[in-house]
Amino acid sequence: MTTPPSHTPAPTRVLVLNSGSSSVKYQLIDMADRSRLAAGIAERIGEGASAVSHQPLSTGGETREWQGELADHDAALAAIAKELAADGLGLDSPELAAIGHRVVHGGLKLTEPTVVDDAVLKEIERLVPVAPLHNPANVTGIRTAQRLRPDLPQVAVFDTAFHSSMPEHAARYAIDVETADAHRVRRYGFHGTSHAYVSRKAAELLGKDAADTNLIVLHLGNGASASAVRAGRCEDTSMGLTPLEGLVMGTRSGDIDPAVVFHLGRVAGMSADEVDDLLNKRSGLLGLCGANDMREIRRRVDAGDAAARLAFDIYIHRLRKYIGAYYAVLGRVDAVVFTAGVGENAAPVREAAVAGLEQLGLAVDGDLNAAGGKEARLISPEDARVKVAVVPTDEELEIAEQSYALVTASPGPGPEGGAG
Ligand SMILES: Nc1ncnc2c1ncn2[C@@H]1O[C@H](COP(=O)(O)OP(=O)(O)O)[C@@H](O)[C@H]1O
Ligand SMILES: CC(=O)OP(=O)(O)O
Ligand SMILES: [Mg+2]
Repeated sequence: MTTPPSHTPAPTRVLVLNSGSSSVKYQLIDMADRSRLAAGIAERIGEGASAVSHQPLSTGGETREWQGELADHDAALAAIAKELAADGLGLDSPELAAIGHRVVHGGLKLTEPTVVDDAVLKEIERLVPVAPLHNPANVTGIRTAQRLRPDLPQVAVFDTAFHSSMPEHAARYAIDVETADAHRVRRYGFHGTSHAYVSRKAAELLGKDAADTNLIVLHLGNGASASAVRAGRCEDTSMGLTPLEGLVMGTRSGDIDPAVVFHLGRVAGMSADEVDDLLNKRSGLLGLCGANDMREIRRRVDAGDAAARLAFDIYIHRLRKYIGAYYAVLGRVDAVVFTAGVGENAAPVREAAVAGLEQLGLAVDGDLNAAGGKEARLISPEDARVKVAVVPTDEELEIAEQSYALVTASPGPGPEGGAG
C-alpha cells in the first residue's frame, strides 16, 4: 500500500456491496465517524422490470426510485454508481478507501477479511457449487467493481468466517472421513458477519463481557440460521456445507432426511439439479403456502388461512428444536437473540418461539415484545433467568469496519507488520 502525500487526507470511505443472485444492496459509509452517506438496493437484475431505490443520506433528501432494465450486475453497478454520482459521491471519488464485498462461501482457506487478487477470486469461484445462489453473484460484484476502480482494494468479507472456530465434533458430519476430507464436506455455516456483530452487541446490551457470555443467536431473514455462541466464539450453527441446512427459510427447506433426494431421483425421476432447485427455491415457507414474506403469512394466518397457519407452525417448530438443541450444547445460556428481517420485526414469531419454555428460564413480556424500535432491546420479563433480546443486525457496517481495518493496517516492519 502506498502512503498518500501528507497534504492529502487519507481516504476514509468504504462502499459495501452485498450482491445477491438478482439484487445488489449497497451502503457508502464514512469510517471517520461511521456516518452513512448513501444506501440502497438494485433489484430484479436480469428480470426485465428492474429497479433501484437510493437513499441520499448525506443530503437528507427523499429516497429516489428508478425503474428500467438492468440486464446484469454490470448494469446494476453502473446504475448504482450513477445514483452515487448524483449526490457528489461517485465511484471516482478520491475519498474511497476500499470497496467491501460480502462473500457467502470462503471454504476452509478464506476465513479472514481478504484483499481480493486473482488467486482469491479463483478460490471464491471454485466454491460456487457449495453456494450456488450466492457466490456467482459475489464474484460478478467483485469483477465489476474491479473494472470500475482497478486502483482500489476490493476486500472480501466471508459469511463463513465467524464459524471457523467450531470444534470438529460440531463441524464434521458422521460420514466416511476419507470421502468427507477428499471433497471438503463439512459444516461451514453462513450469516457469520451477522452472528458475530449481533453477539457483540448482545453482550453490550446485557452489560457483560463477551468472553463471559453464552448466546443462542437466531438470524431470521429470507435465509435463516441459528448459532450457539460461547464466550464470543461460534460453537455450532445450523447451516452446513451449503446455506440449505437447518431452519425453515423463505424458499429453502432446511433440515430434511437426505434420503428424500435419492427417493425423488428414483420415484419421480428428478435429476440432482432438479432436486437442488426444489429444495433451495421452491420449498420453505414458499413451498408450504405460496408466500415467503412473513408479513403476508401473518396477514393470512390472522385471516384464518389454513396453509399459512401450517407453514407458520412448521417454521416455529423447527426454530424451537434449535433453541432446545443449542441450549443443551451450551449448558448455560445468557440470552436468546433475534435478528434480521423476521427476527427484528415479527413479534408473533418471537412469542411462539419461546412460548411454554419457562422451565428453561425463557419467556417474553407481551408489551416489550410488541413494542417496535430500531435499537437493541430486551423483551424478557425483568426477572427472567435467560434474557430474550432483539438486536438489529448491521452486516454492512461490520463489512465496512473489517474492510477499513484491513486496508489501513500498517504494512510496515515490526510485530504488527503486514506479512503472513
Ligand atoms: N414487519 C415485518 N414483519 C414480519 N416480517 C418482516 C417484517 N419486515 C420484514 N420482514 C421479513 O424479513 C424478510 C427479509 O429479511 P432480510 O433480513 O431483509 O432478508 P435478506 O437479507 O435475506 O434479504 C422478509 O421475507 C420479510 O418476511
Ligand atoms: C447465506 C444466506 O443464506 O444468505 P441470505 O440470507 O442473504 O440468502
Ligand atoms: Mg440478509
